[in-house]
Amino acid sequence: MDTGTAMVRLESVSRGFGKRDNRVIALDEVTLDFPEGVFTAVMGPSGSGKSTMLQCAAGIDRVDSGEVTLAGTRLRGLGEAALTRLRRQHVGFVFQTFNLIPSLTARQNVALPLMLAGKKPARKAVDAALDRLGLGERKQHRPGELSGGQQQRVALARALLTGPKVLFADEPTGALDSKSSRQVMQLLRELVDTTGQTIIMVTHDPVAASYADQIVFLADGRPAGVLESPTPELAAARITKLEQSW
Ligand SMILES: Nc1ncnc2c1ncn2[C@@H]1O[C@H](COP(=O)(O)OP(=O)(O)OP(=O)(O)O)[C@@H](O)[C@H]1O
Repeated sequence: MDTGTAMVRLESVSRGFGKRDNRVIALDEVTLDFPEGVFTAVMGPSGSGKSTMLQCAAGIDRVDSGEVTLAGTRLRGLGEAALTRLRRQHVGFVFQTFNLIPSLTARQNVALPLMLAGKKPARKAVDAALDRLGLGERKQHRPGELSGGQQQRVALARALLTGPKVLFADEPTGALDSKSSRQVMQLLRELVDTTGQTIIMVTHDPVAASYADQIVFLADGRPAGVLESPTPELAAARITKLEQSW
């Protein structure tokens, strides 16, 4: 994609798990740029290293070798405290499982990460985040009283509260029906179009991936091509081909 700066850069990143005979190389000298203001989907066969790549890029997992640069900061050599600070400042993360606290209201769930960081978020900011995601009427509801799509939108509001430079999403529509999926993807698309949010999203779903500006494919722990301006059909065709050759 022809844009300026990389918001996230992986240079020759390798990450393996297990020892000797059981050793699995999840990422094998991966070099990738994720440009600022661009919505990138990451697709690939099961076990191709997508989640590992996302976690390394977000500074959640450490790499064995190579370099990750996140929002201009090299992660190598940062201690745990500095890494946590960097993540809090610059990274939002949403998962397939919404990871909301069942006993807390939507408002309390959104405010929680900042409270845990020792800050008291302004009620106005929390409400604005929920309003923006169409949850204005649901602020006092607990997760059990919300649909899957609404719960994922609460998780999104929580991830976006601090205005992160990058939003990472690992299968954000994996647990949603197609209508809720579409709503969540439309919200992500709008976020990129209206605020220039950088998004990196792992997905198995060609329809979800088609909301992105580009799809980066992984196979066997290595980059396997990029598809610009994807359609669901083109995405599905590429992934089928990768799965067959894998
Ligand atoms: N914590 C871990 N311990 C051992 N092996 C791991 C660990 N995390 C990942 N792996 C292995 O690394 C490889 C890549 O896993 P990863 O979860 O990144 O793939 P993925 O493309 O996200 O897969 P999926 O689409 O099935 O979620 C797999 O072979 C996996 O079994």
